Amino acid sequence: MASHQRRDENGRAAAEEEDGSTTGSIHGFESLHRLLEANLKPQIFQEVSRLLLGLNCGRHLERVSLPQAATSLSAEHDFDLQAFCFHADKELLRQPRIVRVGLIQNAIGLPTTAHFVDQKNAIRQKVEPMIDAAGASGVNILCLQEAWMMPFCFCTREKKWCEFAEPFDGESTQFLQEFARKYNMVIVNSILERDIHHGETIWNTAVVIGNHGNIIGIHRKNHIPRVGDFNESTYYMEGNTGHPVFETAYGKIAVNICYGRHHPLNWLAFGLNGAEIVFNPSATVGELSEPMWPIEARNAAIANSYFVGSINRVGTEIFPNPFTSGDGKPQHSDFGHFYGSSHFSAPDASCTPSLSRYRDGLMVSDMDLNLCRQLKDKWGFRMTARYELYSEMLAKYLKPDFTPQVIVDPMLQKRNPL
Ligand SMILES: NC(=O)NCCC(=O)O
Repeated sequence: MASHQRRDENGRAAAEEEDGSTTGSIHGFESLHRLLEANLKPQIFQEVSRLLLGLNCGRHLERVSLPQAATSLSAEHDFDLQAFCFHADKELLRQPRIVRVGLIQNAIGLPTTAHFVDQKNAIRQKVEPMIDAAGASGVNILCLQEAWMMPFCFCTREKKWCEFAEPFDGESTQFLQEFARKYNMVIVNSILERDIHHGETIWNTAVVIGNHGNIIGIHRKNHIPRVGDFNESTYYMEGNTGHPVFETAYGKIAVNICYGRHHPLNWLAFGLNGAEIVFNPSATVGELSEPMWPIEARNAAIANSYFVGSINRVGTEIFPNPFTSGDGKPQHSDFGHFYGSSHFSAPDASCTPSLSRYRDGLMVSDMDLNLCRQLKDKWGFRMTARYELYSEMLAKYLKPDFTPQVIVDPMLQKRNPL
């Protein structure tokens, strides 16, 4: 597990293990963007960036410089810090609605064998300077990664990890409420929730804390993975909170927790309820989902005319007892590498580069929320959506006597189905 950072003059950085191999880097680089930047001629890199990241209002996304208080924290605590700005066109009748939004990704702080209290404290200690950097940068809305206060133990199926579940207004919410008050910041707290009023039922929940430190509301994860080692249904139930949008001091936000990002209707429902920014706090590993990661969020942002903030944890978490997941793989003790790569996507198909693939990080972005309506007016996806067609289709599909609408070529020699 021991690793240390190495950087050369090109910003090339690698988490170098004792044996000289790297963990989570892309040939020694923190992200694909940094690899391309260091290896392509500037002109070619510009063009590649245009194709990979799109353009915002016809221009490359601008980097924004942050106050020294934030950059010093990032140097002192060794977390990746990046900041960008999404513009919208000037309007004659509306003022710009610019909000500054932050995403935090982090590795756990201690091995999973440490006492649970020490594990929680160690994570809090890592995250605190990143929240302070967000505060120093004037971030208005901040979102942390899925179940940030615990190791992602759901691979193990061992019930002892349920001890990490906490009431929606429990320890981690109280911890973040202080920061919300201090920095006048809305904070999305993604936790494993223990519902003490309903028989200790466990949920995977996002608590939305208002900028006065108040709890605005909660949302519980709708879709639970049953893929690979993500044995999460052993621990918590399918959410019962629908698709709430939280109207905050800084805009209308929603939270589509992790695996929910594979479900376009989940994204749609948050959009229909009027979300302007949807956060996707996640925990996912390279082998399983990395090719999907930059596509799904970006597609959701485009299709629903809102901003998306995608967050993934970093590092490899090794558990004391090996486990299997019924997929024929030999027993193992970890999920694989959580690849970080947190980033923002915008309704105009532009997106930021990603944070590091292996280091903690804070991604900051200014966004003019006017862009949401401008894209609705430009592309008309909402107006042309023909929801009535799909509502009829879904109503039919849900009936037990549903048969798929398939018109068979009469020339086909149909064999009996198996
Ligand atoms: N936490 C979670 O839902 N992970 C599932 C894996 C994935 O969606 O990539």
